[in-house]
Amino acid sequence: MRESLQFYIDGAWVEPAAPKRWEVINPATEQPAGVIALGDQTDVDRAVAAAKKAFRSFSRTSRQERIEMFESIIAAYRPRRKDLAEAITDEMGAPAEIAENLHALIGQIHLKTAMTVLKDYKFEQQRGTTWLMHEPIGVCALITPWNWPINQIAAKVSPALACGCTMVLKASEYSPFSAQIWTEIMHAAGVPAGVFNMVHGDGPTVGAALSSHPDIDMVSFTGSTRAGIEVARNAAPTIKRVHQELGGKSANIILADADIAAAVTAGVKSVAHNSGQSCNAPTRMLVPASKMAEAIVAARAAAEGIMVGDPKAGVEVGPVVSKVQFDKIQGLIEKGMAEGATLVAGGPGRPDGIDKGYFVRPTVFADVKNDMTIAREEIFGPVLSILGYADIEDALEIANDTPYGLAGYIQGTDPEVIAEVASRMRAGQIIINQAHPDPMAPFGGYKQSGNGREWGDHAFEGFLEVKAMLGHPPRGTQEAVARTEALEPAK
Ligand SMILES: NC(=O)c1ccc[n+]([C@@H]2O[C@H](COP(=O)([O-])OP(=O)(O)OC[C@H]3O[C@@H](n4cnc5c(N)ncnc54)[C@H](O)[C@@H]3O)[C@@H](O)[C@H]2O)c1
Repeated sequence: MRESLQFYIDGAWVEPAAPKRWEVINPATEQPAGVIALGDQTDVDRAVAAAKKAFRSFSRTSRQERIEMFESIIAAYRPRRKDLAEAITDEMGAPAEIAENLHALIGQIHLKTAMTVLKDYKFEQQRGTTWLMHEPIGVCALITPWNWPINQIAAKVSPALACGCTMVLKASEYSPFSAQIWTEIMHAAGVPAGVFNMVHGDGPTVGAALSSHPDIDMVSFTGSTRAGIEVARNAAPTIKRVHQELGGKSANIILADADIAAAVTAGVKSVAHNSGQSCNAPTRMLVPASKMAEAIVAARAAAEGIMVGDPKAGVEVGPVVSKVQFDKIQGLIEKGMAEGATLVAGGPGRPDGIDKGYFVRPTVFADVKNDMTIAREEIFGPVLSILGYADIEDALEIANDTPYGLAGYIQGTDPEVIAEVASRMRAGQIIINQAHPDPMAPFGGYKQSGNGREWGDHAFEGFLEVKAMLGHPPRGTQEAVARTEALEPAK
């Protein structure tokens, strides 16, 4: 049994103010994975006070000091990758190999990316007689979900530290053990006391206390649209900056000139990956109506070929995170059948031969209409909807007919057509022909998928305020002016 019964505040592990506990269930076994303490307002006040105090000095550290801090964090992170992976498998069910080589690896990539960006980031800029300074925004609340637990923690903590902010992390109560190890890494790396703090808790208590706290300057939230709205509401009276990474229902347009079977197979696997628990999963596959029959054959073969099972037994897909998610997904699969979509693979219940754990059958529906529930709601399970389109105008109409706008996918061969389609999809990231992830590419949504961007240099913008100084640069900045001008390209 894992235990995480203390919080990390002001550089030390401390007891919670009140004895409140939460049992974390291993979704593959339905048995307890461990127990954590749940915090309350008093714990939040204490953590925020520590972060506020530390901000005074940390916000004034030099670029070089912060680069050295990143070097220490990365050195402390590497030997803990396996521990992180094991915790992630126990708490949210990711297959062991994926937990280590994707989930845990991505954390290291975000750290390295932030350090690389930090080396050359222009925090200061002279424009005419005005001097612009990009300063750390202040004390940040970082609220993260369970689906890519370390990715989301790293994608927030790394740029926040690089920009000179201090912070309080509240990870999901469903994935607290990876957050505990992350915190141990911060401590081992010697991150100064109060700069990084961690309090476990649930959304309505600790999440709400952070979102409404008068001494928090900015909230970076990743999670459901429902909770994202709550966070923004709670933050409004104190005019906090709120950065939201929310849900998605991304379209995957398979153009007529694509290799249909290959594109469909890749699309099915992509939706099932991480048990369908990725906000940017390509869950609405759009195929030319004339190719629907061909797509169905390929999709059925791909879905039925996916190995689902014990995440420690070399499978491709493990369980979904919790009974609540399992039941929600089952309900949506039933709904798809009731609303008249064609069930091509999978369906309700667990995969054959599995009688416990929150395992879902990789499910594909074809002949889906865009007004059906399964095409509109984020299912967050391995469930794909295939929709037919008449022509490219129709495909774009369907793709953009969603309240979300996180990602869009295109498969095809004609670069002109791809460019046209990509420019007309209303989404923050367009992935063409299964391009590899790019840690420098901004990640974030249009419309109800959120605001702001994470990853790479764009992530810094969320953690900075801009100050304009009009007139000659004040004393002490002259050297910085010369340095910045030296970096400008020759005119
Ligand atoms: N756009 C993205 O980058 C992205 C990435 C991953 C997940 N997601 C979304 O996250 C959702 C799944 O994650 P989840 O179920 O953990 O989401 P969730 O919204 O239930 O929880 C996310 C986090 O918010 C906290 N929380 C819940 N209610 C809160 C409240 N009222 N105030 C403050 N905090 C609160 C939770 O404790 C958790 O830490 C999906 O909808 C998915 O699309 C989005």
